[in-house]
Amino acid sequence: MKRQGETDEQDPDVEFKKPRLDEEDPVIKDDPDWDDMEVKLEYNDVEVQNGGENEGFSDEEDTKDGIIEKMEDIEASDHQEAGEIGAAGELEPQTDMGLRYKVQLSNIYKFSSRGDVEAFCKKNGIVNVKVKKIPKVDNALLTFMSEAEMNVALRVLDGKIMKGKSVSLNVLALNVPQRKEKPTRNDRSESDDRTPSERLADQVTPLWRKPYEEQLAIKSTELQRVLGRKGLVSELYAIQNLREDQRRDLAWLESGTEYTGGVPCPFRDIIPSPITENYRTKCEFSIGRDLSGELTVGFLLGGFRSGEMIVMDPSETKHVSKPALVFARIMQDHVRASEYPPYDRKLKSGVWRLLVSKTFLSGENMMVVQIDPRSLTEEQIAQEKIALQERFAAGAAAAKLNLTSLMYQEWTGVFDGFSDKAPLTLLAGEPHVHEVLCGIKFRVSPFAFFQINTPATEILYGIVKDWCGLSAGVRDTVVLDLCCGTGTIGLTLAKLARRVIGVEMVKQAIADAKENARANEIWNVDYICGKVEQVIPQVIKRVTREMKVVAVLDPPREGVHASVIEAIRACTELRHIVYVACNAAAAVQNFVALCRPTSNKYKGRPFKMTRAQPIDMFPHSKPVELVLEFRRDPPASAPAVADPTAAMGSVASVGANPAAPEGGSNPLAA
Ligand SMILES: C[S@@+](CC[C@H](N)C(=O)[O-])C[C@H]1O[C@@H](n2cnc3c(N)ncnc32)[C@H](O)[C@@H]1O
Repeated sequence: MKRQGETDEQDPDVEFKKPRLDEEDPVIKDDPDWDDMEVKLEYNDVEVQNGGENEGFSDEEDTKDGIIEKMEDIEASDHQEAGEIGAAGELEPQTDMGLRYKVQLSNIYKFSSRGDVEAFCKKNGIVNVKVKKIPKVDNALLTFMSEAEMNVALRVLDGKIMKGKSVSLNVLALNVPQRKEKPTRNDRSESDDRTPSERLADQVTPLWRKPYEEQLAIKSTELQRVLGRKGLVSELYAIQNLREDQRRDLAWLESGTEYTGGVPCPFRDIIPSPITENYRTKCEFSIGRDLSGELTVGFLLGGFRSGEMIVMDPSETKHVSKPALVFARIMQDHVRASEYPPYDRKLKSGVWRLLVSKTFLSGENMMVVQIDPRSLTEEQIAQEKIALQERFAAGAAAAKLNLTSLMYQEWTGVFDGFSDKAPLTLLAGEPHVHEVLCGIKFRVSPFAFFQINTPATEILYGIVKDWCGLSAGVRDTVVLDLCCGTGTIGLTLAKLARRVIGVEMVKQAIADAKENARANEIWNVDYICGKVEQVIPQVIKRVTREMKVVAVLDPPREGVHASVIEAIRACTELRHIVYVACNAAAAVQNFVALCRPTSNKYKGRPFKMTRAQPIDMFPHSKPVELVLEFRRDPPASAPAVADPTAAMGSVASVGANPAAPEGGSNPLAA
């Protein structure tokens, strides 16, 4: 089934026939259902959702009414990239200096409580929100601390089903000051002597004023806080009513005294990004007017108490790639020459909305122009498409850049970013671009997630490979690439693994992953389109117990839903996880859920965190990638296994072994 906006021409959903299904491979049980798994899982998905528990949303009505989130309804953009520059130029959810953003959530069941609305938001990954709900009315007021958080909610929640009703969102107020008398940092005042470029830089790259070494130290200290005594450790100790044996399961936390910053496992020095300037491979540029009223393609300068919408030239920012700056300028020339106005986010009128750029070190570049077509005739739109083609082709040629793909999107929704809810039309070139990572060429679709700093990603994947315990010539490990996106992590590991099984809920990304496997002639991989929490028990059943299994979990920045961790905990055969977190603070509840003592909800033995490695992917900005390794003992009754890394020895030996070798396949064997 195609998702909205997919046509054969735009995105040929290449059917990947595994050229060599390893029928004799003992890793994967010879199961005729395996090839049909994608189809079966979609069917199962329906069954699970109708009959199963809906964690985080206590009311039973969703399931009674048969409310089903079909796979094709799941937004690609549910996986907001870490540090993504949205249309507003935001880099991460951060409070916008005392400002508030208010949104009305409409068409909800009028007897819903505030708790119901909060649970609905939480279930969809929206946690930093204040909810007001008046009894017996069919709407609620959502207040966000930052525009970035509001934008994510607009994108994720709009049209979702709550208690049998499709909710809608409407922005009520932007930039509302928390206290009227308190001026914001960006208000035009005598006291703010920053240049406009500095204001923008403070917003999109808040660490830019500090030397890079200092930025790294700040990030490292913050991660130690998140994992250490004021974060993960204290959250685990705070769990109430534990039995004596459960308390013993937390004994490894004591080793926090032996490692850096109170982190209860080896915490390595942060690895700097190999490039610190112009590194971003993806940007979303707004279109509007700058402080002098000039039409500009750049980043929205937030934080004006008056609610002004100012778009700033991005050319002095440190992180935007040079090709992206050139293409933004080409778009700006087009808009300045156009007779049509830019889109006004407050009035919700006008034409030019957004330019999305994907610019890769491979030299391939994709541009998506987003417009609001409502004020244009069919004929005017047709003319504009031709004019855009000509403008971009000439501009790219003059700058000696490849314009691999030029796309066009008509969007009338409330969300002021790049939405995958409207189709794309190919104006010129190919429907995909490619990037080379660790020697493998990856196809990237417009909506698919791809890491935004290629050289730093290669370092990250090297760590993941080492920590998975993979080494040349052995090939005894099955890698579960959970939240695999376009398959990048698993495919870079495949030649060292017995088999790679990728799980991802976005269909277009799975199509990319399959095509990436085929194009790179990597055959020991399988891809399953589904939610990890629903797929994982079936996947595990197909992996024989005698083999080593490692799961790489690389979720969106807020981590995975609690049900994913529940499912992982319940799979007793899975005892080794390499978790890639792009926002450890936001994902800390996942770490707590992995490590907390066994409970009715979290079955199976708890994991222990065994090492931590930060890598900077976002110079000048606050996010940082963190690779964490988790391991656990086999269940008491489990038979001996062939996997030497799974035999963890005593609980105490995990945390209490500061001499554990780093980088080897078994840090616990020493
Ligand atoms: C940070 S991206 C990582 C993608 C990939 N590992 C990479 O490095 O390019 C997170 C991915 O998780 C997917 N995702 C989020 N929640 C999921 C779930 N419950 N089940 C399956 N995939 C999920 C998103 O669609 C997204 O592609």
